[in-house]
Amino acid sequence: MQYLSTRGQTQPHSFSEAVEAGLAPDGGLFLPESFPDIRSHLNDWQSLTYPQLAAEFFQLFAPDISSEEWHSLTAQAYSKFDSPDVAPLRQLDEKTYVLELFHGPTLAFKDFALQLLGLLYKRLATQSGKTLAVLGATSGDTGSAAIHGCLGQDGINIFILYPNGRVAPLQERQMACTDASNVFAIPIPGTFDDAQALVKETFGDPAFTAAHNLSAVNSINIARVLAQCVYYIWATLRLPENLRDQVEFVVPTGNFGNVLAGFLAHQMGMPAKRFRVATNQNDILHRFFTNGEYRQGDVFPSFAPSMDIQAASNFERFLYLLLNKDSTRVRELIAQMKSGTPVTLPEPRGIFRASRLDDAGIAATIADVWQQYGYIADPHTACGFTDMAPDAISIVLATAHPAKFPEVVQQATGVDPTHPTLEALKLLPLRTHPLPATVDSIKTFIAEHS
Ligand SMILES: N[C@@H](CCOP(=O)(O)O)C(=O)O
Repeated sequence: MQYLSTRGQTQPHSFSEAVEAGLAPDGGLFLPESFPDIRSHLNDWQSLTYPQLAAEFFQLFAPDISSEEWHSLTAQAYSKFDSPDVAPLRQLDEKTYVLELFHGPTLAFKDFALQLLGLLYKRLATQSGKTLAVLGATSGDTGSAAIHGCLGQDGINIFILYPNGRVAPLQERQMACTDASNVFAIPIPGTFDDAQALVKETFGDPAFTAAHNLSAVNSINIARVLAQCVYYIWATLRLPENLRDQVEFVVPTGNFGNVLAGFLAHQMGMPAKRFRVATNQNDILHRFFTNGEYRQGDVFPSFAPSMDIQAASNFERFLYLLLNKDSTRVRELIAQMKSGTPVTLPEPRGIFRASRLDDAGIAATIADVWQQYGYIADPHTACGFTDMAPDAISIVLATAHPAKFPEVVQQATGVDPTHPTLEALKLLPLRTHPLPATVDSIKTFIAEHS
């Protein structure tokens, strides 16, 4: 299995090479050259535990790592989750389910990929004897999950950029209160999109990337997206066979990585009826899947800060597949988007639809879900509980624990959501490394701390 760049100007990479690089040298994103058909595996996979399923799945994509090693990696990666199911599927009523993805160490769905990616980085550092500089941008959840995947690991330094004042206070504490000497939480002025652009620009310097063994930890990294495919398959296998093709997966989305993972699983043969892209008021993806126009605007802070994004990285992978792997056309369209010119595509919808909630809608929906089901949704998950499909079974992905966003949840439900790991954080000192939003200052900082 080889991995190709969406921009078509990078040599094919093996799985381990693609993971190490993160972003392809031509600025594109890696995708497997073809997708395996998983339909013949589904029966056998039904009785597996979550870590076993993840190991079997990854073997299809990374034969350069042995089956035994995959089982050991996934057993370790999911050992810190506080639910025996790892990703419990809860039924709220006849047609509505919640897939809880917040039982990992940082209480967000990002742990599914980043606990595993941290171990893959450790393996890489051990085998190569190199020290890796892991670089990422976050609007809140990726940063803490990435940091907790790499915390205290020899051979890894991790640098996370985030928009100053625009992540939730507890998200910032998760990043900046670890006291680990290999962790650098870096607030910058601007938005998440600015932080993500700085990350990509840093990777644009091949000499620097090579000198510091830089790897991208965002869902730019193909290992992230593949790890997220697994929980869609897991959820599907929890349902009776006759219902599986009736499912609309409802996915709160900012950077398009989560819903893309579901789409890829479907491309591999996982049954599903549809995917709903659930956005907050930063609704570029909602507009795209409604009228076909991809037009970037300003980012406005919302109650769901992890989704405060207007330049969704993984959209490039989707474009590549939508355009039948025409990487020349992908390069043209990405350049057009970067220049601020809107892009219009015919019939983008296919198996997708979209919904949108502004802050008032998020607060009202948290209150409704609480009243209707006695269930507390965090503000990101709440974006999914609108516009429910009359013709489908909905599986809403619960992407974060409500205790990460106590103010809005408390106001909407009257319940103060807490979690012991977050309570402990409130007492610790913050250690951040503020930098100007320039690529030179980021590079200098990495060079000094690698
Ligand atoms: N929502 C994210 C933004 C980065 O997304 P990623 O999946 O590409 O890492 C966050 O919480 O940081």
